[in-house]
Amino acid sequence: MSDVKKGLAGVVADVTAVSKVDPETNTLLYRGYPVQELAATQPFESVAYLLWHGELPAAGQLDEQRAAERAQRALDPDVRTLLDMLPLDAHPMDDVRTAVSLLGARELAGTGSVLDASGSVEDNLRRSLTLFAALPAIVAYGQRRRRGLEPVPARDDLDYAANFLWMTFGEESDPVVVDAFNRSMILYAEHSFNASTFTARVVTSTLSDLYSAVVAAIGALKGPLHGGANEAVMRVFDEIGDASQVPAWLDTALAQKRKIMGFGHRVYKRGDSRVPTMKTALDSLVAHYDRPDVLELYSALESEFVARKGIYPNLDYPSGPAYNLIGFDTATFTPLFVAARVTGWTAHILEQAASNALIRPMSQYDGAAERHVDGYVPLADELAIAERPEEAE
Ligand SMILES: CC(=O)SCCNC(=O)CCNC(=O)[C@H](O)C(C)(C)COP(=O)(O)OP(=O)(O)OC[C@H]1O[C@@H](n2cnc3c(N)ncnc32)[C@H](O)[C@@H]1OP(=O)(O)O
Ligand SMILES: O=C([O-])CC(=O)C(=O)O
Repeated sequence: MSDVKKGLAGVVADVTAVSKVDPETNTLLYRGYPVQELAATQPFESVAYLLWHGELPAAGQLDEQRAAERAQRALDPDVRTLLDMLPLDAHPMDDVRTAVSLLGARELAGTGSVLDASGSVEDNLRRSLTLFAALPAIVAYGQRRRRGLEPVPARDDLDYAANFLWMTFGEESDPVVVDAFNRSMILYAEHSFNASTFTARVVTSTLSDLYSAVVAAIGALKGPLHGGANEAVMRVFDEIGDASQVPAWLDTALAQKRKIMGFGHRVYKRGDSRVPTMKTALDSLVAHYDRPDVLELYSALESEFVARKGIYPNLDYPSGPAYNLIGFDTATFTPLFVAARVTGWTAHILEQAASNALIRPMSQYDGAAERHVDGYVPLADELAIAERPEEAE
């Protein structure tokens, strides 16, 4: 009898104190706090602190972290040079992955042996903050570069979310927009053992370094079954066009056995705990930009798909159109997810390193039965024999 758990579905791989996803009560707690409360009351910086340190920051602690973050916000000139070498039609997730790799190679230069790669808790907290601070400039420049624009210098008088929007658009955003964006960053920050976080933990479990773990996690997040779904949702919206087209579009998509992006979840089967909060943020953006058509399409696809399949939206469903309304290019959506999730990834990297066991599951073999090389003829010889049949006799 096979006890294979395809996709590790239902497997409890370790304990974690970072977050609790409970599909029964439809709740998500970060270090014990409901994510909805955090999204309604906190700047993203405080949530990052909470994820790393286990507690919300006292005033002095937040000031200290803010100062360190603001000091590292500027687009690094080496990173800019590297990004400028990438093709304009490279995917922005590849920009982000490449930039993080450069930051890691530079910071870890001189560590020498692989035995010194993993670093101390202090090293890794410092590296986590560096990535948290550096990513907005990288993501913002990615979008600007593709639009033929110069980078916008960071502002150190703005909170994380407001500065991120400033660096992307070169103008101060309305408080409604900043608030919706801040909420999205908090909702995206952490979600237990999702595929990208687990990837980061696997890399960390080999005693590799934090940057390598984050680069690997970015690769895992890019896929449309995971973080890439926020981009994919927008492409679906563009494909459908408007609410009246939903039934016909869905008929065709389901007949073709397409996965409908932004719906379904490995853990939540009756709806994603984060969707109502992000939907409220989307509603505020729809009102701000006066785009009721977006909501009509959103609601039409949701109600039609839920009625037909009983599969509910996940966080990427409201986030995609929300980022579109704010003005982000569709391919920039998943890099925004990276900027948020780097907090959760690094909290898990710290946790994994503090209580490590090499992650190495078993597999059940179903390949060829044992055989031996004595009858093997290399392909080139086979071709030569086929061309000279008389010699084959
Ligand atoms: C932030 C995040 O990463 S959230 C996830 C973002 N990803 C997406 O939105 C992509 C679309 N969704 C999906 O592909 C899936 O729902 C996943 C990958 C997220 C979860 O998948 P799993 O837990 O492995 O469920 P699984 O794929 O086995 O689905 C169970 C059944 O529902 C169907 N199903 C699940 N999601 C969808 C969907 N979005 N569209 C159509 N059918 C779906 C599957 O085809 C499967 O049907 P079957 O039993 O007839 O084969
Ligand atoms: O938990 C998951 O599998 C995917 C997800 O929603 C996330 O990473 O935010």
